[in-house]
Parts: sequence; structure tokens; C-alpha cells
Amino acid sequence: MADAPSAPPDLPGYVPVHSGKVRDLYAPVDERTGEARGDLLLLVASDRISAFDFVLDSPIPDKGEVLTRMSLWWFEQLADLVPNHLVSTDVPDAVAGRAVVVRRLDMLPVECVARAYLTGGGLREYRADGTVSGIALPDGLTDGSRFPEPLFTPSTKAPSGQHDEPMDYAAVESALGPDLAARARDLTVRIIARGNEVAAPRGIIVADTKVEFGVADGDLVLADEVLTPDSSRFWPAEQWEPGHPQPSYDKEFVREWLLSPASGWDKASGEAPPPLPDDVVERTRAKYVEAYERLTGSTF
Ligand SMILES: C[C@H](c1ccccc1)n1cc(-c2ncnc(N)c2C#N)cn1
Repeated sequence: MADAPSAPPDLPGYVPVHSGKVRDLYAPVDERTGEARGDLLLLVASDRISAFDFVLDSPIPDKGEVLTRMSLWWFEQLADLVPNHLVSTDVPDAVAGRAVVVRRLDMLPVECVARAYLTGGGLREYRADGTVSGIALPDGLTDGSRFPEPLFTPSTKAPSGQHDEPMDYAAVESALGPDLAARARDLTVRIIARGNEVAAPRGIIVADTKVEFGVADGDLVLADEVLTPDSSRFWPAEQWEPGHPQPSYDKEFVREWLLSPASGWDKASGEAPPPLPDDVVERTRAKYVEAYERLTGSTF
């Protein structure tokens, strides 16, 4: 049964630390002291889905488990590049399969975003002043243009409900120091490059992605989720055509239905979207499963 979109599940033995749009963070309780432990966290992926900046009322069954398995798989694929925060998949039954125990890290105050293609907020900035996160780009690029090399396009970590703001590299150096900034940039770009090396032959483009790093013993450690459709833009490779918005691999059915007369929803109204019809939920679930099976070669 998917958890309610607004209420993260109570988990005996854990205290809620933070609730995001589609994920929830808990701290294990130390059985001896009854206090929240300071060294571990439980990262739970819900079945919630967001679209047009709304968390929808319709959970997507198995979404949390599919994306958790996808992150676990990517952590293995990236283990030669960067250590990660995983400690265990031994989690409460209530969140079995869609939660991981992780090492609590000192998280960087920077959203480490890399873009292999121009779209979204990067495209808006490019059209306004020919740059993305302060990086000057050549003229003539369009929606969906592929960059010769992925760009590091970091942003701030805005408070919930607000939008992250682009950071130029100097701002990242000010925030992290030149050494950590350089390491974060290098790793972020390598991660999306590796992601596309793996995904492209499997029919998926990773247009851009956001990764989170923490620091432990002076080293950068990859945290949060990695190269999932929630942290990245996944595009179907066979439909890639620069010059217009690309279809989303995983949310196209949701977006198309919400924007269709059938939903009765007016995006400009600012009102929350209506619940999704069962067939849109099921087709969306199938796309998450398809992406997982294509990338990993495993059956969900
Ligand atoms: C953005 C993400 C989040 C998750 C779930 C709900 C809302 C936000 N988050 C992850 C940490 C975090 N903090 C310390 N150590 C860690 N290993 C992690 C991780 N992962 C803090 N926030």
C-alpha cells in the first residue's frame, strides 16, 4: 500500500528528520539512550510523484522501490569513481525495498548539477544571456542541444517551496574552497558522463542530473539518490530531436493527461492537479519499471 502523499509513515525506532516532496529522511533511535543516533540516517523513497511542482494525490505503486534499486545499482556502477554513503539495506518492513540506511554526512551546501544537454532552467538562462551557470555558450543552441562535454551547472540549496538559484563557479569556490569545488565539479561531470555511457546503448538519455555529496574524513562521498528519473531528466533516446521540449521518459503520460481537457485542470490556475486515472498511474509505473530493467538488465 503506498504511503499517503502528505504523511510519511511512522516508523517505530526512527524519528523523522526531514520530509521532501517524494522522499523522507529519518534517524534511527539509539536503543540504549532513546536518543536519535547522530551517525546514521534512513533514506526512504515514497511512491509519491511530483509534476509541475505539485506532489500529486496519486501514488505510483512501486515507484519508491524501483528508484531505490536504481540508485543502489548506480552506486555499484560508480564505485570506482567515488565512495558512497550506503551502510545497509536492512530496513523496517514498512519500507522494505524502498529505503536504505546511510552514513550521516556533512552535506555540501551546493546542488551539484551537471548538464549533458541544454533544456529547462539552463535553456532559460541561455536564452536570456547566452550562459548557463555563468558559463558562456556558443550561439545557435536550442532546446535539447547536446553539449560537446557535460557542464557543471551548480545551484544553491533553496528552502523548500523555493527554487534553487544558479551558482557560477566562483560562488562554488567561495562556498566550498577551491579544492573541494574542483573535486565536486570533476566528480559531478564524470558521473553524468558515466551515466550516459551506460544509458545510451540502453535507449535512455540522461539530459541532466543532480547529485549530492557529503564530506567524511576530508573525502567527498556520494549521497542521496543517484541518476534516477527523480534526480535527472531521462529522455527516450530514439525520440531525441533538438529544437523543442523532449518527451520525458517517465512523466510524459502524467504531463500529457494533466494538460489535456480530460483532466479538467488549468495549469495556470495555480490549483493542485486532480487525481490521475488508473491507466495513467499504471502506464507511469510501467515506465519506471522499464527504465530500471533497461538500465540494469534485471527484472523488477
Ligand atoms: C536531499 C536529501 C533528502 C532526503 C530525503 C528527504 C529530503 C531531503 N538529504 C539527504 C541528506 C543527508 N544528510 C546527511 N547525510 C546523508 N547521507 C544524507 C543523504 N542522503 C540530507 N538531505
